[in-house]
Amino acid sequence: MTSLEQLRSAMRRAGVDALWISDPANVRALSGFTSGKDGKVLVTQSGATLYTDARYTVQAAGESSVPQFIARPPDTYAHAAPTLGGQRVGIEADHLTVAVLDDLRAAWPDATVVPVRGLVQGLRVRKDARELAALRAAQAIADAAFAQVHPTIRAGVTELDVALELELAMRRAGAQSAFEIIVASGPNGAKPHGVASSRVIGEDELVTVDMGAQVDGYHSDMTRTVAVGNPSAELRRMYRAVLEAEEAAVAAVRPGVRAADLDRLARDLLTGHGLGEYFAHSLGHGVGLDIHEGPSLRGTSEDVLESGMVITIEPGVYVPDVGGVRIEDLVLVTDHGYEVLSRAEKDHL
Ligand SMILES: CSCC[C@H](N)C(=O)N[C@@H](C)C(=O)N[C@@H](C)C(=O)O
Repeated sequence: MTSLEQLRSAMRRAGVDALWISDPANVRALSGFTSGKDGKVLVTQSGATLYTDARYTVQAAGESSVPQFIARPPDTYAHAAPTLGGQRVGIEADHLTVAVLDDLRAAWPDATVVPVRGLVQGLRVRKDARELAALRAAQAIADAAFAQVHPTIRAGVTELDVALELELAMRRAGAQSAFEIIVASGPNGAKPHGVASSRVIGEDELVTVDMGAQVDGYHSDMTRTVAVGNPSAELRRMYRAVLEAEEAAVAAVRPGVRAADLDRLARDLLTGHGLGEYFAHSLGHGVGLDIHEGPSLRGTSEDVLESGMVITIEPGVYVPDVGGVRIEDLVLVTDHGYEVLSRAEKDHL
């Protein structure tokens, strides 16, 4: 659980006395309440309250590490108002609508409500032992599901067949899918987020499978590109280039490395193979209660890797009308380097 004391220090640095937390993952991180989308947390310098409604009275009492107040807006806001008089109250700019901001300002006329960014997210980037256990468990379930389904990825089955079998295997192992499984075959591989369709996988194609499991709210994330039959020389060349970029970037992971430099390393390698223009996204991202969280491994990122971060390394190339390749590992930044958490085999073309 993210420490309230650490958050209060971050709040003071940001110049706010209180923080109204509406990002579902942050609500969960701070309170332990697993239905974060239907909860809010108010943190002041002396206390914290979980606000949720009567559907969750029993659940919240069982899960929350902070006191609960059961109500819906505007009663929620009215309950908080006396505590907030004369205070600067931060709201999470990335997770609050303009309409709710208006409502809060109207409900708290004696407070100054100011947008802030990333205060709780900043505390979530390094994972503790409990979080790491959940992430490892999620990845192990995804690895096992992939190992089971990999042999069934062949010409004649649909992308949806593959996605369904993967989801079933993860569900049977006690996990939910972390996101809508991506199975992109043949020319569909040119769509980085081509979710599984009714397309029938053909002979001599590449199939990109991007999947993850969710355990105790923590996500895993892994991509493998699978060869069916004997893909063309062009597809093999793309595959080998992406694998080279992926392995080089993973090998460079250690504390102190700038995330932007890792992105550059992978991008330069792909550019050397004439494929840089087809690498259509960032090298990776942090993973935890959100599938995409800090640190960001994009070229413009200011983030620097620290031990305890869990990140993806996932270069890809996407060539319209031809197809695509993405290879993604889930990687823990350790004190002196890295540990690859995703164990599923990679095809060697
Ligand atoms: C719909 S969640 C899919 C997760 C997937 N493994 C993934 O992270 N794909 C990346 C290509 C991605 O979306 N990267 C983001 C961070 C980006 O580059 O903006």
